[in-house]
Amino acid sequence: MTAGLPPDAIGGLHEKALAQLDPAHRDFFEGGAGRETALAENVRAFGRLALLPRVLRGAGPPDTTVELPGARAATPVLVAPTAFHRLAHPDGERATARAAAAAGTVLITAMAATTAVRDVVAAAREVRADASVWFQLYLQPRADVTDALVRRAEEAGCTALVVTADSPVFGRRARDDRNGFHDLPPGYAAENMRDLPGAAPGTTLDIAMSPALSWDDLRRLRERTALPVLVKGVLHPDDARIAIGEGVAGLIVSNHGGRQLDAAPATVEALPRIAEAVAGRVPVLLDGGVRSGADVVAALALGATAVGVGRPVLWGLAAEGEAGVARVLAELAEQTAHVLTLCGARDCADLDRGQVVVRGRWGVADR
Ligand SMILES: Cc1cc2nc3c(=O)[nH]c(=O)nc-3n(C[C@H](O)[C@H](O)[C@H](O)COP(=O)(O)O)c2cc1C
Ligand SMILES: CCCCC(=O)C(=O)O
Repeated sequence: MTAGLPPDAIGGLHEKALAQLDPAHRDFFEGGAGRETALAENVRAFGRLALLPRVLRGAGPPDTTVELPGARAATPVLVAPTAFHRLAHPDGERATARAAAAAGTVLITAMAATTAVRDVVAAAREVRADASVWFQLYLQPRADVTDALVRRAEEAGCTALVVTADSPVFGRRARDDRNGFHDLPPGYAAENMRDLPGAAPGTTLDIAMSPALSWDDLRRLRERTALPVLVKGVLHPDDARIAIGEGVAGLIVSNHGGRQLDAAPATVEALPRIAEAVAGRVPVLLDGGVRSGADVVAALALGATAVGVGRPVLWGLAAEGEAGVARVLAELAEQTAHVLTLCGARDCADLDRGQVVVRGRWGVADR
């Protein structure tokens, strides 16, 4: 069930979450597209990496803060946007927001959240007045719908927008097909989608995905908001270059947790080429398969400024609500600081690509 996970705090919460969740919701949270190859590879690819520590550098305890567009985070571990938190726990996104704020990190709240963005930001700001919440957006084919969503995110106090670009169409997920899980159950709604242009008062619009969207739509968005815009779901270095030309504030290397293109590579394998293409011009973030501090540090060494975690947060939420999310974030933050110390790093940027090696392929044969 939890094969491959060590018996640590996060592993324990995973097990507890699996036991507690309704089976169809568990499959929605856990599952991926197609044969779930990308889903498994995200985790396995980290397992293939080893870290080469530097010694006697007099680094002292590491400073783990990171500067990001519209945010300063106490740890390089952010909460990736995931849909439908109220299916994991009745407190839903409010609980996640409170835990992320308490951890001093960024919550990227999903357009498909079961709590409206203004309530998510308010929950975070109750805990910490300067909490940073970013809004994840699927550009809508109707520009007036996109505009209304952006105004909501701005008015709520979000400090950046994250445009998910890896979903020209919804991924095909066998588990959801088997369970007939294609909609929220009665009593739950994608609250951000309520009362938008084209929807009858009080009703919610479906989130549309469209393969007709292009960089023109992204440019249009940028012209209509002062918020920094990050693009999520970039895997090709040429797209990273285009995105920078379009003035994005950051990139998120992601394969949507293996839920979209199953043939996509593991994100940590895509990262070095993206980092090379970006060459430090904007922050590069990564999500997919991050399960430990060593994974975080490997991603940082390969060029990421920070990482996002999706499923581990949902495990914490499903198992223990706000306290569970707090435990997951604290565990990852502590592990990250510990591994940075063991690697002799002063801070999250004090690492280089040469400190990451591929197990079994490094050593005598390579010298
Ligand atoms: C249940 C679930 C729902 C998700 N919903 C969204 C979403 O609404 N928007 C989005 O951009 N990404 C979504 N993602 C993808 C995550 O943002 C992130 O890319 C992925 O979960 C990272 O991989 P990890 O779960 O291995 O940490 C979702 C992922 C999961 C597992
Ligand atoms: C329209 C809901 C989007 C959820 C999502 O992105 C996912 O399940 O991966």
